[in-house]
This record gives sequence, structure tokens and C-alpha cells, in this order.
Amino acid sequence: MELKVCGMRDPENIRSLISEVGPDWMGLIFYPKSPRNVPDEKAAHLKEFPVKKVGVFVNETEQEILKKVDQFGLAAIQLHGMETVDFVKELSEKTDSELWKVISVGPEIDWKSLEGYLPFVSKFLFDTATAAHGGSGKRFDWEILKTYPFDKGFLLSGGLDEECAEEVLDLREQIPQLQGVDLNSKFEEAPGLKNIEKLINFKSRLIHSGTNN
Ligand SMILES: O=C(O)c1ccccc1NCC(=O)[C@H](O)[C@H](O)COP(=O)(O)O
Repeated sequence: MELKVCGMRDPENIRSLISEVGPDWMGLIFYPKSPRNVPDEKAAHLKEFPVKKVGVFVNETEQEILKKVDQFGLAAIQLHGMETVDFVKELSEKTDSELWKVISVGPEIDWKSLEGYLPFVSKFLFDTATAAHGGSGKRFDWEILKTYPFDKGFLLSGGLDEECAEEVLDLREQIPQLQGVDLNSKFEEAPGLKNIEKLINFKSRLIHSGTNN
């Protein structure tokens, strides 16, 4: 099971994350309205950290996304706004980084509306729909994912906390396309500063309740 820890930006906290938790992905948020936004002056410090980085963007221009890909060495681009299939297709022609499309989940999902993204994205990420786009700390009703009709893998996101590791593993038993989890505000001391103990605890619950592969 893949582990993404999102909303990182503090170098000391990142060092601890890498050495003590070892996530598969570290999320850097490039959305000025987010309290976890990575400001430009942090750029020099973050690129060299030995972990795969995913940049989180909300309705950003292609030019700005590609600039950040270079600046931070982003292995993946997480599109967390209203990006259209055409936008994603064009972006896919200009970068080798993985593209992830976020689906903001409300009471229903029109699965057909996701079909156009399939050739261009490496995975979907399902997050709770909110006005702030992400980082809400709120879960959506996971039942809706049991009707997921595609083979493409996805990450589960939105309000995941220390207590839900076993539930996630149960869900994965029923939906093998559930490829990993995205952890954020429920593991924070303050926006952008993660509690490493909580992350270690979550990871060990994932491993000891099942397998983390
Ligand atoms: O975290 C933010 O502040 C944020 C703001 C706007 C767009 C995306 C944002 N976060 C991206 C993520 O991938 C989060 O991990 C995801 O929204 C889940 O957050 P949480 O509900 O706090 O676990």
C-alpha cells in the first residue's frame, strides 16, 4: 500500500519524515490560498530531499506547473482543481512526470465523467469535496468507491487519521484498485508541520494489520 504524506515544507520535519517514516510520496502544495502553501523562498531546500515529490496544484497554468516540476524535481503532478481532460492531455504531452487527477467527492460520482482522463493519468485521488479544495480533515462516504468501475489505481484521501488504518485495509480487500493513502491535516501539529509519531503509528498499524505492499 502506497503512503503519501502531503503538505510538507519544513526542512527539519521533512528530514524526520524521510528517516523515520519513509513515505512513498511527499506532497508539496503550490496553492497560495492553502495554509500549507510552499513559498518560493523554500525552493532551494526542498529539491534535494531523497523522496519522490508530488506537486499539488489547483487550477494552475501549465507554464507555472512545468516551472515547479523543474524547480522542485517533481515526480508527479496532482491536479486538485477543475482541470479538464483537454488540459490534462496537453500537459501529458509536455512532461514525463506522472499526472494524478483529484476527484472531489460529494454525494454522488458520475463515473462516466472520469473516462476521458484514463489515458493520461497514472492514478486518481479521491478527496472530500470542499470549497477550499483540500486539506479539510473531513472524510467522505467510502461506500461510494465500491462502485468504482475502472482498473486504474487510486489513492484514498480526505480526513484520514490514525484510527482508520484497519478500515482502509478492509476497504482494500473489497477494492484492489485502492493503491494507497494520502495523509495530511489529521497528522499535524500546525499547518505544514507533521507529527512524526502519529505517522509512524499509522504506518505500523497498516503493516501489522495486514501488509503495506
Ligand atoms: O492541504 C491543503 O491545504 C490543500 C489545499 C488545497 C488543495 C489541496 C490541498 N491538499 C492536498 C492533499 O492532497 C491533501 O492531502 C488532501 O486534501 C487531504 O487532506 P486532509 O483532509 O487534511 O487529510
